[in-house]
Amino acid sequence: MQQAVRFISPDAELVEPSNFVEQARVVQRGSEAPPRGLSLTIRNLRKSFGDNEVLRGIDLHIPAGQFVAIVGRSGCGKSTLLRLVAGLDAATAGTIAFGEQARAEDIRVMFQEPRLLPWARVLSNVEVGLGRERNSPDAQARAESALVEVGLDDKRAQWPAVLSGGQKQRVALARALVSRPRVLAFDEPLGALDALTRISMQRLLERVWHDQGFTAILVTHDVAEAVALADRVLVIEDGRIAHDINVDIPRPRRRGSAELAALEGSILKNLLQGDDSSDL
Ligand SMILES: Nc1ncnc2c1ncn2[C@@H]1O[C@H](COP(=O)(O)OP(=O)(O)OP(=O)(O)O)[C@@H](O)[C@H]1O
Repeated sequence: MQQAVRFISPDAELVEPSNFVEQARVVQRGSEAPPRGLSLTIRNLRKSFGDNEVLRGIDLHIPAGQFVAIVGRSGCGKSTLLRLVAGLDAATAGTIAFGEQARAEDIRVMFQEPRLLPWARVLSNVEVGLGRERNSPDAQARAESALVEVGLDDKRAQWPAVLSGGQKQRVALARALVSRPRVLAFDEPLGALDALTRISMQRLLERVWHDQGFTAILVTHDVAEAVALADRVLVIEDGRIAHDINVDIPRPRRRGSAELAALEGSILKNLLQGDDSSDL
């Protein structure tokens, strides 16, 4: 298994910690059309809560459009890392830089709870994701098209309360997609779904990522999910990236295949080393 590699971006300037999303600087690329996803470079990122040093120096480069999964024991700092990347929290030290200027709408997060507004119909809930562009003339058309993308166009006039858990998460996904983000961070988005709905949502995530080309960062407890979806799996241990694993298995990937199972098994073995519990 490949050990963590320290990546230093060749194409990004770094910014001081605080509000990374706003402060990311423009970096000129070549003359070719840039990919839709944003690349991301993290250097020596640290985060403490009081005496609790959760992240102890994360170094990472994510190329534009890559699908990265982050796994690790419960409490190892996966969500903390995601929140820092999304600009929802400030680092104690270190830097995060996007490869190009990032607007607030370019970075979106989808959480385990759909967080829908109960008093707004499905279409209005999706429009919320447009942020500052919510009042633009094409807002409704964009929200409708995001609902088509997640297969829920027939629910546009429904209230959230009448939707199933899986349907609510589809609305949350449409809300995240409607601004055409360039980085989409998923914090255990399928954790509360039953097994079958989870698999169909995994396929949906993979399809929209493939179609739209955003950079995807998925925090998950489910190693099978990580290897099924990601180009690369990062294992966090003791506040650092302990393993950086390339998932070199062609897509579409067959759930339950021997290759996926073997990779899953080796990551799980690593995670459980020296511990009988399975509180991943
Ligand atoms: N706002 C906060 N204030 C204080 N401590 C926090 C805060 N957020 C996270 N922590 C602590 O940071 C550590 C990492 O939490 P985090 O939620 O990032 O872990 P995680 O790997 O995502 O866990 P899980 O897999 O259980 O969701 C934990 O010890 C947690 O208690």
